[in-house]
Amino acid sequence: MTRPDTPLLDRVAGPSDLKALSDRDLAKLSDELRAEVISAVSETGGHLGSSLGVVELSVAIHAVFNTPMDKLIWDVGHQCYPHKVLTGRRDRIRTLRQKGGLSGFTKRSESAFDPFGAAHSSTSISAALGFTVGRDMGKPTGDAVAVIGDGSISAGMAYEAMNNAGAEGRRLFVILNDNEMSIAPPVGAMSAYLSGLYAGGPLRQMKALAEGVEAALPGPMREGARRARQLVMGGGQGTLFEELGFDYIGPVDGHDMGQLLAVLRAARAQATGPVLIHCCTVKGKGFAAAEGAADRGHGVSKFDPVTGQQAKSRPNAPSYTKVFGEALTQEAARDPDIVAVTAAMPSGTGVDIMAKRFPARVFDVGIAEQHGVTFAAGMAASGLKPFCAIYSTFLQRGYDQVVHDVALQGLPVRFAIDRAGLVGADGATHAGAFDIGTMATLPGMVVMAAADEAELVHMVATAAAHEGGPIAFRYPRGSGTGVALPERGEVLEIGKGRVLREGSDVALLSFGAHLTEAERACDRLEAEGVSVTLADARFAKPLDMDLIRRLARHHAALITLEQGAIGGFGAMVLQQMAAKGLLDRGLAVRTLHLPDRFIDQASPDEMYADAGLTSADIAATALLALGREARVVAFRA
Ligand SMILES: Cc1ncc(C[n+]2csc(CCOP(=O)(O)OP(=O)(O)O)c2C)c(N)n1
Ligand SMILES: CC(=O)[C@@H](O)[C@H](O)COP(=O)(O)O
Ligand SMILES: [Mg+2]
Repeated sequence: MTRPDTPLLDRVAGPSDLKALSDRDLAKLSDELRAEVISAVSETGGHLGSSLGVVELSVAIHAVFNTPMDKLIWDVGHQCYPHKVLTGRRDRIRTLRQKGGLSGFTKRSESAFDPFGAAHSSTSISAALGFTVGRDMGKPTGDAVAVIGDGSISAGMAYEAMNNAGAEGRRLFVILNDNEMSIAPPVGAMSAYLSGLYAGGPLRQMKALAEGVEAALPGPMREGARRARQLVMGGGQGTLFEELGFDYIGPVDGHDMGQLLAVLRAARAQATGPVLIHCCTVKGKGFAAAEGAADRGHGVSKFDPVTGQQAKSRPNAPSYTKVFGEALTQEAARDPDIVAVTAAMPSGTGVDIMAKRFPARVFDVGIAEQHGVTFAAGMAASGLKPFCAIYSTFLQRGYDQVVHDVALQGLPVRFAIDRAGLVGADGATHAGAFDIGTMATLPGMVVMAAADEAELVHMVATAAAHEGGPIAFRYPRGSGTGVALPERGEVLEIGKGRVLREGSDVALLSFGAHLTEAERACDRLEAEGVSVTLADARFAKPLDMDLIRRLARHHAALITLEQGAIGGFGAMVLQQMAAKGLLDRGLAVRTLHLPDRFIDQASPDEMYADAGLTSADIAATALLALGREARVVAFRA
């Protein structure tokens, strides 16, 4: 038998246990859940602030709806830690974001309570609408509930979904979790509009659902809601959401369990079409260090759960992001036409460094990569020199814009592609795996990758000087190699690589930041008596065919190396070599790249080991290509 003083959280094995708790106990459970999340994230690091903001909401939704039959879809999924604790994953919550542990996002393969995986924003309403159609066409699925943040609802995809959902008119619940924060303070007219609703006081507007919901509210709230509705609806004009065909309920205090339960229960009982419930929450709620931080504890490293003091890593080299931000600012100081675009990631991309000095020339467009790319294209067409700084994984969102609005029109947009390659704890959703292939296949696109942070400075200068069409350069997450940085970036000759070691047996042709690992592989090979040439290609497009021809002629084997997926640099090299007849002469060629599968979260080194891209793997590949199988054993051991 459970003792009455047993923590409520210990009595919750899954959401069905919430149904047995009183409303007062659900509020108490939220306090325990918040403490559990703080304690777990203090050990793992992760997206603390967003998770703390939805503790009451997570409890209330699971208490009112019938998950997993009802489909609860968290937008981005970075706020799902309380949900994971409530849905049978408490025993593994301290493995969050670690190798072999729980993902930091929702993931279909992890639990039936994660009906839709996420990590990129603004997909939840579309997916929820898909589930409602499934339900209405007889599939075994209940209601669909999408929870989307005020930052994520700024993206076009969310509006495409609401436009469609409003017209479909199907019963669907969208909960807007409005904490008036993205990673940075949110930007844009929509954010200002939501703030207006937020400021309007509790339960300001309701339409079709209004009377039913009001009737279900506790007495004092009911009166206030009715008065407010009459006041606001008197003029007949609804919120934007109502214009799109949704019933609007809100704003609701997302930390008041009584309000949340009343509104969700009433909405669940009454809704016949799409409903938007506007909840106001505080990012970082209940943990002073998070609530008081500029980013409200958006992404934290391990920390002291009492003081909130985060563990500091002390890298002995600056991050690529910082080097980019500073190099861009230097170029911007020399050239007033240089402007920068970020899609809601000013500090993540380092353009905040330029914004401090040239605020009028840095544009944060919100979570709107597609718009950001075309906006940059427009600026380029006007004669400006835009740097579009977007993480590799998020640039995927704007790919048609890269193709149609930039490349096809030959516009000189400079793409600064951060977080290229495997990124660690965020896992497969955030891996910058595909940009080499997708960018390099575009006619007229120049594609570079920085082997170290000094190279990055040169590539920023090269991009700034490049007027003839679009140009992209990629660089990884984290700190650089510690090389000395040049005073000023040098403009590189387009399509020319560099040779770092001269040898005669095997040539390693590296593209980008795996060069350090390639150097280690060279040391291993030389220790085995193999003579190695190491070259840094610098460009995937145009390729340095003179260099490749030389490497092909003077070595028995050629190995390409990149931190990217199949169909990238190696494929470009193979195609060009085939076209030039360089593969017809008995040369052994191998391409080393990410394997054709998604790689789960771990440290970047562990992920590259999983991918078969360690120095030992590279050296073994070289030996096998040279036909020296017997020596490989030493590396595999
Ligand atoms: C397409 C895409 N672009 C950028 C991001 C990076 N990102 C993750 S969370 C976030 C802010 C989201 O703000 P909001 O939806 O308000 O959630 P909150 O963190 O405030 O709870 C951003 C920009 C992303 N995940 N996906
Ligand atoms: C959830 C999300 O997409 C971001 O918060 C991301 O985790 C940031 O990654 P970095 O830590 O690499 O900036
Ligand atoms: Mg927010």
